[in-house]
Amino acid sequence: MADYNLTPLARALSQPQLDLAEGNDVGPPRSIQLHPTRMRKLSSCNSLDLIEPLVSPAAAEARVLVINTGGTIGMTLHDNVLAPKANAFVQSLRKLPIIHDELYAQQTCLYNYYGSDNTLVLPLSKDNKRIIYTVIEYNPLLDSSNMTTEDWGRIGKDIEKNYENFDGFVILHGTDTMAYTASALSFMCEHLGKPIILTGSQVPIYEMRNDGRDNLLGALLIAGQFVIPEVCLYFYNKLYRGNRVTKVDTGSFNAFNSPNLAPLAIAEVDITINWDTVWRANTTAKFQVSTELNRNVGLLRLFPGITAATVRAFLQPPMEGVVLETYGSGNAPDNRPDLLEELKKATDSGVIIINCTQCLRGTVSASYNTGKVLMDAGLIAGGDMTPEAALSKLSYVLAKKDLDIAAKKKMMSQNLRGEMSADLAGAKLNLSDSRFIQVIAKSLSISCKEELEAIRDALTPPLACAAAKIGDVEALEALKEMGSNLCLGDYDGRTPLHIAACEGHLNMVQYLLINGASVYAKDRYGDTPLCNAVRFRHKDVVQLLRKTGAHFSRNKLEEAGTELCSLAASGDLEGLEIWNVAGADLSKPGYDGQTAIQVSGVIEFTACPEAV
Ligand SMILES: NC(=O)C[C@H](N)C(=O)O
Repeated sequence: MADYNLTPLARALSQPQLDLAEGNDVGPPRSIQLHPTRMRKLSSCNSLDLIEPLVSPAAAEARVLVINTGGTIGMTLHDNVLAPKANAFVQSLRKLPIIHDELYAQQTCLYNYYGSDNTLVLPLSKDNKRIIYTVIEYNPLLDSSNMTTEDWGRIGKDIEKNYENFDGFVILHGTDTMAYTASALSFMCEHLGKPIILTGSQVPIYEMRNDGRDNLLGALLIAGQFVIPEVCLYFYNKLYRGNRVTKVDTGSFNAFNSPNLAPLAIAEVDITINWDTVWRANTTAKFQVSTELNRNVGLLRLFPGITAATVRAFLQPPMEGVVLETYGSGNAPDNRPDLLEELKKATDSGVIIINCTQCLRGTVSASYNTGKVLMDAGLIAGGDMTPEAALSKLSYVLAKKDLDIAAKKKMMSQNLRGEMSADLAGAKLNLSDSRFIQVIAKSLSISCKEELEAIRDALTPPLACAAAKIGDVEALEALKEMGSNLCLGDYDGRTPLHIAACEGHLNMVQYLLINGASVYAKDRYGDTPLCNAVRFRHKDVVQLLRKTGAHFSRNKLEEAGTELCSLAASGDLEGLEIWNVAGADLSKPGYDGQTAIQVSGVIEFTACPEAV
């Protein structure tokens, strides 16, 4: 590992600790880097014999917050029925070596450092990552049949509160209404940049044969290792977009299906992310959770012989939004003027009605007269949305107080979070349409689609980084049109956003942020674009990244004290200011307990308002 990434404190600490380790004959590979902050805490751990270096580089640690809301995964049998068991989950995880590495926790004083027994750590992953996860348990734990919109709000708020302290989030949840919660959270979480993964199980984790362990492990590994800016659902080795799933099986471990969208990832021998499908961030706004939901919404399933009185009763005030589950490609009887009149009366009076199909797979279209009559009655086509997604989208959109009814209807017909497929017209260019790829393919005699894609995927990240280096937005635009994913990193995990941040190309940074780049991407040294912009002192870039929600990790913030003291000691006001704008706390003490302000002595420095 190149050591340019080490802070002075880390450098100072690493050598003696390596020696100590060698003396104890548990010598780590020469390339290891100590976790400086944790090492400091070790001295207060009162167990000198436990002081050993962490056998992984600091860059390879990720933190995940697990919110346990209930569900079968943590249930036990009482009187022959399953019900959630409080305060038992973490204890049981601690005894499972595939879920918790107790030795590592002891060696690194994990409980002491995080100040909680609820922080556990996975064994080292195949990619050399340590995923440290903290579990919070709701009281009461719920069977998901008891979930309400208030519970969704609580989950959303807890994520919002903890957003900056974790790289990803796992929500343990019952399977019965998991598709509803996943859909709702996908809309409530605005400008999301980190993974939120719901999972649970069909059999309690306490039983000998269960699916809970694998589901939890898979969800943690993905949440800790990949910047997938989506609310997802992980079950039976597959990661799905949360607003695309539906529960399809009560008795199988393979309980969920995403009928209209391929999985975002598959966990087999390797975890393979389908980056072409993953939602691309398109914003420079900060993450926030909107917990306002309108509960005057409902699902109405058509069936042959349904009476107009039933439909009328269902559409009465206070009903404001309805998902009508229709036949086939969005059809309803066109020989029932009584029914159609009730629907028309409701839409005329401002009820928003979304047309979704009862079929598991496919989309609504106006290809039959029986479908067109619903459009004429004022229904909005729900495309290939699941009823769960359509219902929660309605609930979210109807709660937007600053929008009028026309704007709400427009929003309902738009794709907000990947919940519906875009019109195929205007879809991205085919790979073979790209002149660049054609020339390369020809000279290499390649014609099959898979090979072309492999070439594109190998070549375009470094090309995009090269374009970012020289600020060539047009070149990036051309790469994007070729179907390239601008959030992918090169061989060192450095993304175009890292490079543009180093170079201080503000326009380029702006372009990348609205075209899929993630402010949370880490390169192989653990650096984010924010770290790079700070290092090369591009204040405007730092400000834009901060506005988009970029922040230092907890470790970086802890280490910042020493860096700040050294800037203060050399009277480097510009350096201090950039750290301040980036969110560092100038009153954070360095390794010797002094703060930058104390070190500076004569230097007057007032906290910059942008840093708040
Ligand atoms: N498998 C499960 O989790 C089902 C349970 N009834 C729940 O939804 O909480």
